[in-house]
Amino acid sequence: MTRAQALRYARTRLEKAGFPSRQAEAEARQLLEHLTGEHGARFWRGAPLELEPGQQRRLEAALARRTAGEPLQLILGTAVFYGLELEVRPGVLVPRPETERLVELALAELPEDRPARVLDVGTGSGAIALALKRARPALEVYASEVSGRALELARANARRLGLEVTFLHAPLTAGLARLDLIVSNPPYLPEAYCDEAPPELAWEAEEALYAGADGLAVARPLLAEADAALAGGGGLLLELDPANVHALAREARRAGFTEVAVLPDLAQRPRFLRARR
Ligand SMILES: C[S@@+](CC[C@H](N)C(=O)[O-])C[C@H]1O[C@@H](n2cnc3c(N)ncnc32)[C@H](O)[C@@H]1O
Repeated sequence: MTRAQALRYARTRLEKAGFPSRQAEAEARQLLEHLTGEHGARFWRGAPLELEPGQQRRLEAALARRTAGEPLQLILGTAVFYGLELEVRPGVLVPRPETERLVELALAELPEDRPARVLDVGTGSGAIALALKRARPALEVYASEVSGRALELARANARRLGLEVTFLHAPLTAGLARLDLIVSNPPYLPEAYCDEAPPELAWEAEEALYAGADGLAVARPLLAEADAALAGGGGLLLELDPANVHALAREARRAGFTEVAVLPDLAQRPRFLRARR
């Protein structure tokens, strides 16, 4: 099979499995570039132009995984987040594009004229912490996580990218104090969603997604700890579910946080909670 035939074959397999044409074309290309290790124009010039038998077998296996609903990033082993290429592994949340907005909001909160201390709670692959450190090297960045598997991956990503973040195997604020900003994309889905979740979520660890009956079983204790962990005037930024973000905003106001606001995601759904101590 030539590379051109392989591309047509992969695209058709994905289309038949229900992927829209443009997505099928883009993903077929990404899979083939990944298998051959050659990208863009080099893919078409690469010799031999025939796929090797081993590459064809690997293409079949990758297509079987993708048409069964496995996220493309887990098949490729990498995801791009805020311009960083991160390794991803099964059992650790694949960073989502909507969380890039959380990074932008965090950067807008952080002072540029002095070093600041920031904590990413539930760092997963390290996505948010590493994006912040890359964008502002002077930041003192901490990241907490309860999953050993996630922490191992986050540390590997930091090493590969040469970024210095202090990772803590501990829950929530890990006993830190005098923080200028706490940022977090915690597990926030109400448990009832589990039954109607889109198929790609089946590949994610449940403890990275679900948080009790109202989805606030991690965010609520984090709000309580944030009071002691933040410096005066420090900020809290959370990504939440449109179904529970307003409820936590009310709790934040009652707990004495100021400037409490609910901000939309790119699809204009209420998604982020911003508050100040
Ligand atoms: C939705 S994932 C977010 C991962 C990553 N921050 C991202 O945005 O891609 C939530 C993460 O929080 C971790 N987690 C769950 N409960 C936690 C807790 N009490 N303290 C710290 N991390 C927690 C999970 O293991 C998971 O990695």
